[in-house]
Amino acid sequence: MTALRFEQVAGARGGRALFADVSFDLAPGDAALVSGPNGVGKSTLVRIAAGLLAGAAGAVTRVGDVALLTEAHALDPERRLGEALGFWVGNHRALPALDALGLGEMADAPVRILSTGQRRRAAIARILASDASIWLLDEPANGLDTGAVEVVETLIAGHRAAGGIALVATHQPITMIGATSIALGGRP
Ligand SMILES: Nc1ncnc2c1ncn2[C@@H]1O[C@H](COP(=O)(O)OP(=O)(O)OP(=O)(O)O)[C@@H](O)[C@H]1O
Repeated sequence: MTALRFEQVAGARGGRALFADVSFDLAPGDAALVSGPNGVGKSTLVRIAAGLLAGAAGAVTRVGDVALLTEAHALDPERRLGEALGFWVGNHRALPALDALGLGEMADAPVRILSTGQRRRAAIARILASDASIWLLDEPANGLDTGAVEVVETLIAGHRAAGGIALVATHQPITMIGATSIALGGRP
């Protein structure tokens, strides 16, 4: 059983209020889409959901392990991609995940030669290969071509179908059927 719940959560950075009164309740199979203009606090909300930042008010309940996608991919640039991912998730999980993201042929290439989109896909492969039931994805579509965005949409749908939860912050269109909309509109 997994869950992610916000009850009247407020977010602030550097002492400045960004949003307030954000409430949602995600159960197995649920998803939420966090949207809003640059700087409104989408990444802040994701970090609060992950437990990396405290909310300025309200309560966060998290049941289950979290896999967090941020700008940083945390893959050793000098290692081969398959090994770098294997370091985190084990080799037996790394290769199938790379295949799912269309990176199977890059498994022996050093991480440092990957393109922007390939690095993003590798970071998503790490999420996919994790055991975590709660996926927190900050701008997963950044740097991805249309085909790769569709792959990510399919992977999120599969994760939900298997009883997982997905919370996605994005300013790009990404399809998640039946997702709760969390529109951050500006100052509270
Ligand atoms: N460590 C920090 N200290 C102070 N202010 C910060 C810090 N990190 C972010 N901020 C500020 O908090 C605000 C919200 O940032 P956040 O990254 O959550 O926005 P966002 O909605 O994800 O933006 P974007 O769409 O550009 O990614 C911004 O004004 C940002 O400058």
